[in-house]
Amino acid sequence: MTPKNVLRIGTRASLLATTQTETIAAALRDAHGIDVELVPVSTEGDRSREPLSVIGGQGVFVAALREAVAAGDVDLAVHSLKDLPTTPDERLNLAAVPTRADSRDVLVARDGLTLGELPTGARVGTGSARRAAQINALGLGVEIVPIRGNVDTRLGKVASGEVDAVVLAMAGLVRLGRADEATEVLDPIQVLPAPGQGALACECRADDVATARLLDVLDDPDTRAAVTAERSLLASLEAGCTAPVGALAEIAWGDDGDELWLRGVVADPSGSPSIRLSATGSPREAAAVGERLAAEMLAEGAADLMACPPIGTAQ
Ligand SMILES: NCc1[nH]cc(CCC(=O)O)c1CC(=O)O
Repeated sequence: MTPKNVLRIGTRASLLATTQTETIAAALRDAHGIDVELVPVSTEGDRSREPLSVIGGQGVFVAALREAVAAGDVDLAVHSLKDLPTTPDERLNLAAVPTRADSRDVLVARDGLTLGELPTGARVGTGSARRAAQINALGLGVEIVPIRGNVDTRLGKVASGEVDAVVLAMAGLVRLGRADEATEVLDPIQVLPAPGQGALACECRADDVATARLLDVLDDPDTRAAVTAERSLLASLEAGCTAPVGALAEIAWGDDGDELWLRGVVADPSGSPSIRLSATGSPREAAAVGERLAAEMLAEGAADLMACPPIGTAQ
């Protein structure tokens, strides 16, 4: 295959998307001394203000980008990994999963407040059933208010007083240079992030070996193992239950080499106790660890937890 003159990267047009895509573009220029150009692709998720559950769920953010890669309009796309559906797309190759940013959720509240300091009845904005259910499970008496929009819009609702706080991904704030606005980092012991949160995904066409080779230097094996376990847990749970899922895998050094520790939660928006379990295994068998944990969670009753009300399906 002939080397490309200019590598074209498809990106959503939002500030968060272009910022993270520009990071990948810079890394590719540095690593290979090639020209890289960003190509904005508009997605239904960006255009519509409807709840995500109405327009087709979280996948609406990536569908148009994936089509642009498959059609050859761009060479690759950079996605937030947590927005990628678990169903494989045979036309595409997840050629690089770069080193993950902070995977945790954060609270951004008025007056520097933490969750525990919010008064009873405080309005906490989130469009994510996973975040809503886990915060409700803490029994703080706060009111979850469904909101959506990009990070800037959501932060603006705190500044304007429309809500007392919002819950966001730390990684998004870091990428936008606004991490100092977080008033509390939520411990995964209380709020597990979305599977894949904080990680990026670089996808090229399955038959485009040249681009896959360029992307190879960006791949981080520990991040890939972690998100493989989280997404395998999610995929197995999705087959058996409809309640929102949180997951976090971490790689640590154990006595026998490195070990993958996967935590998962299936939260019930209707208020039943959530199911929270963990499993460990080799990072080389990350997918199997996720499948095993899913089977245990389903056996504990995850399948009986209720689907989320139409608050949305944002992760
Ligand atoms: N839900 C939308 C979304 N998709 C990716 C991120 C940024 C964090 C990441 O890359 O995981 C966000 C914002 C958020 O959840 O606050």
